[in-house]
Amino acid sequence: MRGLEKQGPSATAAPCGCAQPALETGNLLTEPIGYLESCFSAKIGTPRQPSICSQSRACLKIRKSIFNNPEHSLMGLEQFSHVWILFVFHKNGHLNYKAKVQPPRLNGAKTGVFSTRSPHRPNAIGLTLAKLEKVEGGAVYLSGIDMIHGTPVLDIKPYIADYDSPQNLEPQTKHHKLRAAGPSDATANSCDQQLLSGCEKAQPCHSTKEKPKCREHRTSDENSQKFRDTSEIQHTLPEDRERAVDLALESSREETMDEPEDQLGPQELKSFLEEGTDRPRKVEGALVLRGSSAETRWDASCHARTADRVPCSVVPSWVKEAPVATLQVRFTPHAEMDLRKLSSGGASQTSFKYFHSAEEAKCAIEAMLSADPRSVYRRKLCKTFAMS
Ligand SMILES: C[S@@+](CC[C@H](N)C(=O)[O-])C[C@H]1O[C@@H](n2cnc3c(N)ncnc32)[C@H](O)[C@@H]1O
Repeated sequence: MRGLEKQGPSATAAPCGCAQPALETGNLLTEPIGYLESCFSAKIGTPRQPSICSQSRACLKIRKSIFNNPEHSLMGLEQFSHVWILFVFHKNGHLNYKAKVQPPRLNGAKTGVFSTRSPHRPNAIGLTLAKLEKVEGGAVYLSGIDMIHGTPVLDIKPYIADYDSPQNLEPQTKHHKLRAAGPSDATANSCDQQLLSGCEKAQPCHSTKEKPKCREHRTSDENSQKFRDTSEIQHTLPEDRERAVDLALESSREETMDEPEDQLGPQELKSFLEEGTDRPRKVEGALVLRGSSAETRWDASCHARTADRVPCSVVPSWVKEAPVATLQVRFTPHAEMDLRKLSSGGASQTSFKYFHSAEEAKCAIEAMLSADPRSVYRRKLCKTFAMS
């Protein structure tokens, strides 16, 4: 966390005067992981966003020049329902961009390029949230895409509503009160449903009170019983008992685990996402798939404002139930004193640049440390750690 940093990174020379390696200066020489085989052959007629046409299909084969065994790189991806695709607008030309653009929806009015999804931008990088139909060997099959045939794809990342949707940032916004100032609730609560293809009719979000009670939206009372169940499970992990951060404030695990309410396999779930069958109406949170050998828990993130609360995206169980304990954070008197000093901000003193107050800094530190930022190596090496 760059709380006190004075300057941004230098874009030119290293301290020794040598030219910095390209990555350090952000000059990335990209190599496409594959070229999209898309149902659209030309820019004209291609949807402007993936949500417009869920039937638009494409296939991406990972190139052998990237990975000898492309299928290895896709291992586990099939457990996600949606993926981000980062790609190059290769049919635009690098120099073809302006600071202000006229997005079709503004009907002729201009706005800054970075406030739009214009394909004409400095680095010609596109970002599409696509539905993952299947993974087969070294290839992924997608639907709900807005890229033309031959589009160079730079990367694939799984869509994880907990990370990728503002509604899911509650542990920080609600409990740690990090957002001292920011956009109004109405803006912050824009429906991520609208981002997702294959989900029907997004409902307007009126207020947080009207949100359906998905796991993230339950009240703390409603969550507490579930939390007790979860924490019991957590405490059976041997490492849990040994972890402590020497910085104060007790932080409890906010995440809860829903009871299984139905049993669906990935394919059933995917077809549900596609077709909206009746069955998953019973499902609001976690779904359990019982395989022949092991049990896999599927979690259906339900952030949609749809009346029947359909789940919109699916992630594997490890995303929400990672076997990593939340740490307790305690601030030592010394750390408290340092925070006070920094917040007093006298002219000669170092003060916060990115935090508004000591309380906010404390919340940020607590949030960051309670999530256990250590590498796996360090976690195993030292069971406890202290910061002052
Ligand atoms: C408005 S952009 C949005 C793309 C992406 N969802 C985003 O937000 O970055 C989508 C349009 O880009 C154009 N397009 C798609 N693939 C392209 C490519 N490889 N090169 C240039 N233009 C492309 C098509 O006209 C399509 O309608």
